[in-house]
Amino acid sequence: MQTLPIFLASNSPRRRELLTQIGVSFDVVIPDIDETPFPSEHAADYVCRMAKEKASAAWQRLPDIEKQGRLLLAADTCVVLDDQVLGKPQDGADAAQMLSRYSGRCHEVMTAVAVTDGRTLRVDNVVTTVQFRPLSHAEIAAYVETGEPMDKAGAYGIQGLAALFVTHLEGSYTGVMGLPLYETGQLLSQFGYDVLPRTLD
Ligand SMILES: Cc1cn([C@H]2C[C@H](O)[C@@H](COP(=O)(O)OP(=O)(O)OP(=O)(O)O)O2)c(=O)[nH]c1=O
Repeated sequence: MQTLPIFLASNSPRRRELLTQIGVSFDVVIPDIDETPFPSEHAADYVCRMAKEKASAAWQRLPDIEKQGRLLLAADTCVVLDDQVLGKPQDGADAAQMLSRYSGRCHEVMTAVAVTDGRTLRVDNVVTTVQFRPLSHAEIAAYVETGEPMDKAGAYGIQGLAALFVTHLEGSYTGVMGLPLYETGQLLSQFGYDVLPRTLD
């Protein structure tokens, strides 16, 4: 029996590519939520709340007839540095400022994934530590000039040119890209959606 496509509540091309990588078919539904953090909200609470709100808002937009037997997945990514949440840069200067703060040190990338079937909503937050080598002003300026940082949380793309900056990573590479695939597979499985068939040995 063919499993129905899931709904992906995301505008992110990376999340679409990553879901495609594991062979999960999906229909896109775009949620509209307020992404402002609460005053002094902890980063982990923030990304989990964002993923859950994206999932709930997108689920509410769907007509009842289309929800039958379907799952919906949403995610949210942020960078955490010195207890501060860094989202997408506002402009090139903001991107350069964020990148200069990563130079020669570690930061964390958090991606929360939420899955719902309309009755239950489960969320998993995947935290990855990323070490950058020291970056010169000229390199940062040249990287910002490429435009790569602009639509990405934390102002870089590990799957792009920023691969040249990362000396070490502990956690989930796909989580840094915006959708941790191992944990996504586990969450889907908890709802009875097995990406690969599981038979008893
Ligand atoms: C750190 C990092 C982030 N990113 C991207 C992934 C996400 O698209 C984005 C995180 O921002 P989000 O606000 O989590 O997601 P989004 O606005 O792009 O998409 P949507 O809310 O519709 O799902 O940053 C990378 O592509 N590579 C990286 O190395």
